[in-house]
Amino acid sequence: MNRMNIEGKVALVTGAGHVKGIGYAIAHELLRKNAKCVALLDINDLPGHEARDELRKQFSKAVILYIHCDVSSKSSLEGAFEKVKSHFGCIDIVCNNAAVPNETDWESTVNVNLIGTIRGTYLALDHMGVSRGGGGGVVINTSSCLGIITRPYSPVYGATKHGIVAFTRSIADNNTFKKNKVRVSAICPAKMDRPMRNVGSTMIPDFEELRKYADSLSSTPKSHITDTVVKLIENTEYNGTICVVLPDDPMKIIEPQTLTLV
Ligand SMILES: NC(=O)C1=CN([C@@H]2O[C@H](COP(=O)(O)OP(=O)(O)OC[C@H]3O[C@@H](n4cnc5c(N)ncnc54)[C@H](O)[C@@H]3O)[C@@H](O)[C@H]2O)C=CC1
Ligand SMILES: CCCCC/C=C\C=C\C(=O)C/C=C\C/C=C\CCCC(=O)O
Repeated sequence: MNRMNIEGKVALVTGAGHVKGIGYAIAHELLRKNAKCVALLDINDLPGHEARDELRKQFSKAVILYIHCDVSSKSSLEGAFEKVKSHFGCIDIVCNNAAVPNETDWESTVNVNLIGTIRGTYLALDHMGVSRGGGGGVVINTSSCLGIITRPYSPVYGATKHGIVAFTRSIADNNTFKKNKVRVSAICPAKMDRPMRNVGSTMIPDFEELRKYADSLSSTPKSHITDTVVKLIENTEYNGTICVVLPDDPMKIIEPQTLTLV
């Protein structure tokens, strides 16, 4: 197997501004694998600064930045990529992880989850693509098991997560990405040991029903997610790979649907 070494690499992780979140866990794991520089992007600055300070305490040799960034804003996301590039000189790994589960203000859910991930992936190509002076790299997009199956409680959230899976598969197959030596894959976590932030009835009308359903499910440990992310980054054979992360199976690869078009 050809390997990409995480040691010495520069990474950018969106939605990483909370010590209990998945983005933070990914950033932590990249630092544990000796990434040289990690930028945490988020809109919530106070917990974001706490997350940065906690990582600085644990990984004193690495350079760790917190950057205020709204992934649903073109200028904000472009500015954050520029900042990381000018500060660290290059970008090698991009994790598009920020999301909201808001079925009430559903347009914001599309803007953050789907448009933010698509823009983050294209910006990764601009900054890492070999035809654009970059050194190649890897993009990991966070979808969800709701990007594979559907449930009635979360139609827009689920649509954005299905969109991330479709976009990730298609773009990985695209010659622009292949020629630029940028790989892109997605993780689809099942229910985690901790719900997303601020999730509740103001965001999800059928929240009590969802809660009952969620309570009936086992939780997936965060270490499953970080192990899978590391494998997708390190093993260069993974491209366009969609992995569901389940409590009893951390890396269940989902093959695309087949349908012969005539
Ligand atoms: N917690 C769970 O059960 C599961 C979560 N996921 C996915 O994992 C990812 C991380 O979720 P969690 O860590 O669990 O939740 P979280 O709510 O702690 O993390 C999301 C982060 O994104 C940030 N964010 C929200 N809007 C933003 C914006 N416009 N720009 C920049 N940052 C923004 C939030 O401030 C937060 O820090 C999300 O993509 C989520 O959809 C997938 C499956 C299960
Ligand atoms: C609007 C969508 C559901 C939002 C619930 C919060 C986080 C869920 C993130 C997912 O990606 C969904 C994962 C599994 C679906 C099953 C149950 C939802 C878990 C709800 C909870 O833990 O509070």
